[in-house]
Amino acid sequence: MTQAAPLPEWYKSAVFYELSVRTYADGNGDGKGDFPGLTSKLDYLKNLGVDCLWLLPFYPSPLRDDGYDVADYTAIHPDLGTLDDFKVFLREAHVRGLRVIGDLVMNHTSADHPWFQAARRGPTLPDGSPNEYFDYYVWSDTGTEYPEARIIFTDTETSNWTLDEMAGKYYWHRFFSSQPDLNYDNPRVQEEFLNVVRFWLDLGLDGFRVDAVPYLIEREGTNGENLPETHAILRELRRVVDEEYPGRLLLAEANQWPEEVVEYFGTEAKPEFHMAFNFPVMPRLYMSLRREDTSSIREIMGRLPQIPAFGQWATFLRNHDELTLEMVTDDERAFMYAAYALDARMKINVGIRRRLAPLLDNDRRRIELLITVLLALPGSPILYYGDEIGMGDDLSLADRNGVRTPMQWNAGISGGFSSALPEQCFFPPIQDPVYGFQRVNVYSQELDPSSLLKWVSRQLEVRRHLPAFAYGDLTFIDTDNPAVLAFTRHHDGETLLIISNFAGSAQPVQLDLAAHAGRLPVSLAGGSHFPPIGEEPYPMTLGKYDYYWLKLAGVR
Ligand SMILES: OC[C@H]1O[C@H](O[C@H]2O[C@H](CO)[C@@H](O)[C@H](O)[C@H]2O)[C@H](O)[C@@H](O)[C@@H]1O
Ligand SMILES: [Ca+2]
Repeated sequence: MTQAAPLPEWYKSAVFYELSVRTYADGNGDGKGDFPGLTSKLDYLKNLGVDCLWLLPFYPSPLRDDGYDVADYTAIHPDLGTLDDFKVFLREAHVRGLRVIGDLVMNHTSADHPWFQAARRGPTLPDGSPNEYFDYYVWSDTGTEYPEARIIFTDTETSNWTLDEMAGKYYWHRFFSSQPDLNYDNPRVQEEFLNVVRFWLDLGLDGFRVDAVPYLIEREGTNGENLPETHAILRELRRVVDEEYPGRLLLAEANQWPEEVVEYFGTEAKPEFHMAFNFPVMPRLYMSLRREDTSSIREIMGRLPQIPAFGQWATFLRNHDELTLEMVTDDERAFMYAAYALDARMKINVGIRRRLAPLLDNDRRRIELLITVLLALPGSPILYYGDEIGMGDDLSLADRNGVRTPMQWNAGISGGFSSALPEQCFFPPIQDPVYGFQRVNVYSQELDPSSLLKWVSRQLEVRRHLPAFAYGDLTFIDTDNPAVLAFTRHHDGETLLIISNFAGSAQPVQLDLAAHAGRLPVSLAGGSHFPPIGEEPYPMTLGKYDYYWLKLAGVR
């Protein structure tokens, strides 16, 4: 299988785009997105300016958790096409210079997985021989162990143990009861997963976003998160990938505080993941907007320990889950609910199930502001499909499905997602007067030079040509106005100055730029020159939700 041109640490300068094959584009008109449909949209993605696609789980699954309940790790869900369709898609993506990562769900399987169905027969088979699959899962006679482990899906589950009638024992699950956790104390489980990884990397996949990594191992007296034994298993995964598939990517989904999430990078000597999501900063971007105070962004970024040279953060505004509020204080969570989830249907588990545009009242200025900060903070940005055109959400759909509706391509039937009628689609396309596909779609935004889509594409183009965005050191600039966030990104003699007004009114600000005295700020949008920087505080005025992307040049 063709592999995209090798480039060491390509992920550091990549812009990622997260999508679900099932809801992106339907190639055969059955109302379900598929690989042929996705392949037909690769030119769109290339033109948008992204570099790597992250595909949500595309494996056979009963879909009790939208595919995060995997029933077969080395096949394609029949709704999405065939393995050959996948190979064609991957080849076509690589031909266009796009990389592709999959989603590796290694903490748990679906209860429908043949391993679990075999395990349910109990530790001993009727002929007296040991059941090798029993030890693939975590069992208990009482369901009372590990009481300190929190429940993650608080709206659905009341315990991390569920009684299996056939086995006559309780099995352990950190997520839905339909997702039994694998037993990583069993070396065979680890070996099974290394073979799953080899299967997809042999086909040319460029890596994995690895799901729910903190929970692999459980131990009495702990909360079962981030345990040393879990890290040892993940280091072995990295070792195999580095040795057998150099240049492929492992991205950790560890929804943890800075001090814990940083552990998932490992060290230079004992590397773990190349990338990890910056979960802590995400909710603070939204919080700063409503508080008109950016100090929480500075505070949390300041708490992020140094990462190894090979490492890179993954930054994001939204994804396929709820806007998680696990990494905020109780007061901050209450504030976020009051600010962003007034309708009770918007709350789910410990978070808010809304898309970017509705969260920001469909306010173009606020949407642009957060996207510019996303693109400018250290890390590789991950865009969530549909946010580039300002798609809305559907609160009538259960669970997190409201933010997983079909991509809106045009104003035609089912928004161009499928030739099937809306009611025949996997999830109904959005048709409300504000966010419906008749009003919000790719086709119309491609024709409109001032559309959100065109703006996003231009920002990605600007970013692509300035390596400081990908590799630069971060330094916050002191200001006399907490509503204004200012920082520099410095790399290889190039300094970018990013200034963002998180307030809904014009704001004056004085920036302490003495360290850059003698330099001249030049706008990245249009090249206009700002007054030279001196030793004195540098005064600026920003309109509401305004931002500047500047480059510091020498004085002419
Ligand atoms: O496979 C189970 C789940 O794993 C991921 O979950 C993450 O999302 C949760 C919120 O929905 C979050 O609270 C948790 O910390 C994460 O591990 C995956 O992204 C989910 O879609 C999936 O249900
Ligand atoms: Ca289809």
